[in-house]
Amino acid sequence: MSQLPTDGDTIVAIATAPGRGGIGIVRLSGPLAHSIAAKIAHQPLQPRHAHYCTFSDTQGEPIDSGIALYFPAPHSFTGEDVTELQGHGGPVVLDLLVNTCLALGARSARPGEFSERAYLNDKLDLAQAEAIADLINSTTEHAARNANRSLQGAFSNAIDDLVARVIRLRVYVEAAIDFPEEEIDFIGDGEVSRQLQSLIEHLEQVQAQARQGALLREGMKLVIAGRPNAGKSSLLNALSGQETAIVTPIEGTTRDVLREHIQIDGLPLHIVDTAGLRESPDAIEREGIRRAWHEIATADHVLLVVDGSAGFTSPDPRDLWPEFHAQMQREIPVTVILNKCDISALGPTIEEFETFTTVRLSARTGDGLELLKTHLKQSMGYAGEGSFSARRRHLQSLDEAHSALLEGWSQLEGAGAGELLAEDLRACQQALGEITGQVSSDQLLGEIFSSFCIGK
Ligand SMILES: Nc1nc2c(c(=O)[nH]1)N(C=O)[C@@H](CNc1ccc(C(=O)N[C@@H](CCC(=O)O)C(=O)O)cc1)CN2
Ligand SMILES: Nc1nc2c(ncn2[C@@H]2O[C@H](COP(=O)(O)OP(=O)(O)OP(=O)(O)O)[C@@H](O)[C@H]2O)c(=O)[nH]1
Ligand SMILES: [K+]
Repeated sequence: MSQLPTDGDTIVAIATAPGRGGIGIVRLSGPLAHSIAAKIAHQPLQPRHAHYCTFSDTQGEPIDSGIALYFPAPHSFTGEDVTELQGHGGPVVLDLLVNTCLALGARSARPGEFSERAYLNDKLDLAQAEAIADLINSTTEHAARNANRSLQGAFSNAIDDLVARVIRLRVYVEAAIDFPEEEIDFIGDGEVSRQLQSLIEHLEQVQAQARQGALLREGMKLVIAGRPNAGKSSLLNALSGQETAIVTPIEGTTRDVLREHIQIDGLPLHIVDTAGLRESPDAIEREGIRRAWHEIATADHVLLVVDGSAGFTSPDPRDLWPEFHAQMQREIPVTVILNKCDISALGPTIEEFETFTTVRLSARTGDGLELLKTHLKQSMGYAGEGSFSARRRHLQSLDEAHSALLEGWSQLEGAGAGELLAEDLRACQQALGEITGQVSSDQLLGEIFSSFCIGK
């Protein structure tokens, strides 16, 4: 559902990754795509036919030999005339090809402009276009599979289905408002209420799937914090299975922030090891501690590591460090790690409290590490693969749509206010429309497509 026309330019870019490769592809889209490629290839191109030919520059000098392809509009990736020059994948050769295209009337494509055109020409909706970028950028197999499902339309179909249900309900409610003298009391008979309730449930299912998709796409930031020598670096190493961080009995070993990306059964985690929190006379260490607090404040989940062998009694992080709580601007899920259980009398255990969980383990021997991993998967709501990829932007729109329905529900239940419900349903439809781009602004499109790589 595009509202914005493209500018009519013919765009060109290298479609393959920068650097050297076996094959490199230069792609053109727009009205001159065929004539430019035909000049370079010295022959008119048959639709969807692989022509093996010599590519030459504007002087007729050979540049490369390769395959030329022509996808006439509208049956192409962008919906416009598209041609491809598939040559040898050297950066110099590909630049020569691009420069020849520019000399023949094309202009350089902006990042994401091919996908943007595909969207503007109704080849893809916005969520599908975003899924292309997510597919290219995915770092785990699960994330890639989810992105592909979104590209195939799984997420968009779920949204379109919700929109269709909202529209049906709107029609019903608005008819009831416009024809109050009708025999049947549409709103009073409970039908609207039933439909609204089922719509809310349906939306909540899509929300749960989308959250899962966003989690797999972005991963969670897990910050390891605690007093010096509690075993934070040892825990990072145990979780990552690598000797990333330096472990010594000397307090204040870790002075800077260390980062590691790991997966727990496909759940991507960005783990951050921080300097031990204490008063320090050392300026470098103090700076490390300042950075540690910054990391903690921006975490999705904090592992608060304490030396569980040292006669530790109260597991409440607020008793441990009033400053920990004082620094928190918002509620962040905290797991207290009672480390060094190998030298305490107690074996690995997990205990749930109202506001946090404790896991007793040994970072040194790895005992209890599985308990922690299972707990992290659970508390992050990770249920395996999921059904499609989603972004924070989509979650926000789904939240808005959800709030609008809840608002409408209370209007209906409270005052039987059909007019206000109708207004909330309209807001819900608007929020859902932003996901697939049925409703979109230039600014939103700019933000989305400019983050793509060039040539996509
Ligand atoms: N060489 C090459 N490989 C590529 C792409 C490309 O542009 N070029 N792609 C670029 O992202 C991806 C494939 N995506 C594509 C999506 C649609 C069409 C296309 O021609 N669609 C027409 C015809 C469909 C059909 O024949 O069934 C259409 O939608 O009308 C081509 C590629 C990955 N591989
Ligand atoms: N017995 C035992 N010792 C451990 C365990 N985990 C860490 N240690 C020891 O505790 C000491 C401190 O470990 P680190 O991992 O460097 O602790 P840290 O919290 O990162 O320390 P700082 O960098 O100083 O903040 C080292 O001597 C480790 O070998 C454990 O599970 N069991
Ligand atoms: K240490």
